[in-house]
Amino acid sequence: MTALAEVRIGLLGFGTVGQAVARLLREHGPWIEARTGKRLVLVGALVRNPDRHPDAGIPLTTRAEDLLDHRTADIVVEVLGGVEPALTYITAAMEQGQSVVTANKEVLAYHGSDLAELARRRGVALAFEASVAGGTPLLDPLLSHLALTPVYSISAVLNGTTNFMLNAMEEGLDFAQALRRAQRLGYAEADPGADLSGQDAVRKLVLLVREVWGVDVRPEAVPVLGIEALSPAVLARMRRIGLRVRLVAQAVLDCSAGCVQLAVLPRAMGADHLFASLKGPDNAIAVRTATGDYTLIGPGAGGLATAHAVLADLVRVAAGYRPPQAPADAAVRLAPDPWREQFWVLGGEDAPEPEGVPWEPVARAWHLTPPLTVAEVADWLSRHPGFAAVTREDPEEAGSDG
Ligand SMILES: NC(=O)C1=CN([C@@H]2O[C@H](COP(=O)(O)OP(=O)(O)OC[C@H]3O[C@@H](n4cnc5c(N)ncnc54)[C@H](OP(=O)(O)O)[C@@H]3O)[C@@H](O)[C@H]2O)C=CC1
Ligand SMILES: N[C@@H](CC=O)C(=O)O
Repeated sequence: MTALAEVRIGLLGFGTVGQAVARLLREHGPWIEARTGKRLVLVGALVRNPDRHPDAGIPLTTRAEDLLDHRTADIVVEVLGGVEPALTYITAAMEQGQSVVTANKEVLAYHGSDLAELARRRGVALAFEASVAGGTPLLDPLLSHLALTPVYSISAVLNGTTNFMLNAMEEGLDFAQALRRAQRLGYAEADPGADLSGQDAVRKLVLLVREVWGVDVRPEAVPVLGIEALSPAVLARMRRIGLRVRLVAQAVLDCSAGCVQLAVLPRAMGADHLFASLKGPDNAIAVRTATGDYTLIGPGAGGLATAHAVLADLVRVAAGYRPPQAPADAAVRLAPDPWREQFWVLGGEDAPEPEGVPWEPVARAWHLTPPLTVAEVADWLSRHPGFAAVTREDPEEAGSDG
């Protein structure tokens, strides 16, 4: 009988995702060993406060150096969140020869290029399947397979919390209740403002764009409108004319100009649109390539689903896998002109006409703007509480509720 190869893993973080990684290995260890020939052993986890985890079942430490040591752990899993100290720890691990698996899109959005370069120089792996779309196997099929021919556009729902909340608000929960439930289920970021404002989706989009086209974009450069202004009343008005709202991240390549346009916006779409049918915290990505259109769909948040993506990276990295490098010489750049679109501006059931708005009224309390930048719309919304702005996913099908 072949001896199992033992792989020692140091967990940085023992929250929603860290605990779920431990649970997967505890409950499915024999299955994983039988399929992979690897015994994945958790040697310990870094936390701030060990007293909060009396039943951890693995050694806990508050000293990162206990795990950032290749004599202790072969692979480090970073599931702390945030930029620091995650950046320092990932860097230290790779500097002294440990491979890293992370779910942290924030640190990757800001420092992904430098970290990938460090991994390449040190001959270790930096794997991050769980950082985009949680448990959905998205990066591997996109980067190892679909992006082997030119990618022309990406349209995606990349945040589980907001998708869950939009569904929950349609089912009768108010905004605060829907958010609390998403937090309780482990979908939201430690600071849920990043989910609601669209920043979390921006970070994931920035990551995708770097990996697919080699363009390094600062998250601040991406036009974004979140879901903060959406209420059950606004969503109910949409539903009455057969529309649902999703927070959609888009990257569109303008081949003739060599530019890519990016935006994250709430978009209204017919109930038969694939994104409209996404349940709970599900995510989806639609990719247009030189060989056709492809769609991937699956759970975008949640401990176990995300831990599954971490596990997939662990098994591959333990077998010597190195994720594909982003293209080195970007042939495309970020479009210099800001994204402009027509927006629908609308209030809830009893919202008055928005005063002093020169835009064309579409129906009672609905107004269609001329093409505007996201900054212009955000500025208008900040001065008109109670109103929301959405764009159309498929503008030619615009409806009216009289
Ligand atoms: N939750 C999800 O569905 C998904 C999350 N992610 C990403 O995974 C990462 C982890 O998320 P999640 O598990 O939800 O986060 P949690 O907030 O639930 O857990 C964070 C863990 O990290 C520990 N921690 C945080 N900061 C420090 C620090 N400075 N020193 C030591 N320990 C620290 C916390 O310790 P303590 O327990 O003592 O508080 C906690 O155990 C994030 O990057 C997130 O964006 C990605 C996809 C999906
Ligand atoms: N807060 C994130 C977690 C996964 O990335 C989300 O809701 O998508």
